[in-house]
Amino acid sequence: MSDGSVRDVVTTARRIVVKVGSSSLTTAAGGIDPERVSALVDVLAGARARGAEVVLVSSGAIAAGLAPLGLAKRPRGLAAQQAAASVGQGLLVHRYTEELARHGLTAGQVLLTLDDVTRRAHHRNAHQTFTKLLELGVIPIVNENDTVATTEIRFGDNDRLAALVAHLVHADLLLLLSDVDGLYDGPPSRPGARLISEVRADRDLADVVVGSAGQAGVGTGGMVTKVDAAAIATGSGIPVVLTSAEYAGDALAGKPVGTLFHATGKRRPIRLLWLRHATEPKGAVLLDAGAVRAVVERRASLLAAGITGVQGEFSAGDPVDLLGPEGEVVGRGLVNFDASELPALLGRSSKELKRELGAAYEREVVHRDDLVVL
Ligand SMILES: Nc1ncnc2c1ncn2[C@@H]1O[C@H](COP(=O)(O)OP(=O)(O)O)[C@@H](O)[C@H]1O
Ligand SMILES: N[C@@H](CCC(=O)OP(=O)(O)O)C(=O)O
Repeated sequence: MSDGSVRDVVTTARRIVVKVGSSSLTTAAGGIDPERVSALVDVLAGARARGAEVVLVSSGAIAAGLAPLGLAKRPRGLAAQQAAASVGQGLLVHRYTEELARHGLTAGQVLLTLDDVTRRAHHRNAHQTFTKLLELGVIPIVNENDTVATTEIRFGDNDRLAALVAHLVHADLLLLLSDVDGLYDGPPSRPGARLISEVRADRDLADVVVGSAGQAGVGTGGMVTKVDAAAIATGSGIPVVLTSAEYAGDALAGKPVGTLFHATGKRRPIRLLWLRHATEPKGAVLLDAGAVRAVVERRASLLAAGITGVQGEFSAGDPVDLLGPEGEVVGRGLVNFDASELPALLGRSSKELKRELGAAYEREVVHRDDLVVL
């Protein structure tokens, strides 16, 4: 610890989401390390004893399922990963249940899919579930529902899931625990890599080399998804501490360990957070200068009249990039038409489209509520 100061944003947090990665829960030989789970649970119980509510997002289902299935390492194929998660998730939650019981605490399992946190009706439902669990004094143990998630509807990493859960439960703090004690200015295996203790704005990350997963081979996203998760949470008003599971106790005591990402924005719709930080565009639409002004300055919906071209093979509902006249990305939105429908509509007014093709074609190409300016 460089100084004796305490982080107030941590010590005053009433509701905390903690995310722990597979690499912090497994032994070198593979499988869940009961001692690590036990040590983590002690820290969570300590936070609870101080009056904080805690939600744990825990990875490790796939890692826990490897040994019982006789697998030496994380399988590549989706079906095998789903099978390993199916076997491992029960074992993992069993461990947490036993460990929490030592402290007189109760675990509740919550398995989420992408839709549960990004679609409005599902989102309300998930919010209600968490609220009830916390009211009952339960510690929710969250993971992605790996056994039913397909590549298209998968988060794939629990870092961003944890950020969305933090938003969903209106958390005051997100603690990301990994096998590395914070964000470094480059991969920590690189000689001379330096720990970054605070991140206040994007510019603090300008020179940081953010790499993929570490040595252990069980983690998925590496630092990239952690930095993304921090951006999702902080951009929505939730500060983030990133450190190793070993320092979890110090981190929750407010000691200046790891990296603190300060909150930068205020709460915003979860769908838009997802759109901005976690979608892969399926294509693009090209805007004329007037449409760029309308979308960027007036925050208006994008109409067919201002579109000059279409790229890619997207379907209605997919995320697409909005490109300005020079090909620069000005925004991203959920498109209301298939790529194949659009060419016939381009440059034409909504009135004209309604008259010729019917009322269904009067709709915006991207509605302002489904659009983020980048
Ligand atoms: N700039 C960086 N700072 C810190 N760690 C980094 C950086 N770039 C890459 N990494 C790697 O990211 C790894 C953590 O990611 P991962 O293995 O996915 O963890 P987890 O299982 O906790 O989610 C670290 O072990 C580290 O090797
Ligand atoms: N849902 C998967 C974990 C995915 C994941 O994000 O893993 P990690 O990078 O270790 O946090 C599992 O439980 O195995």
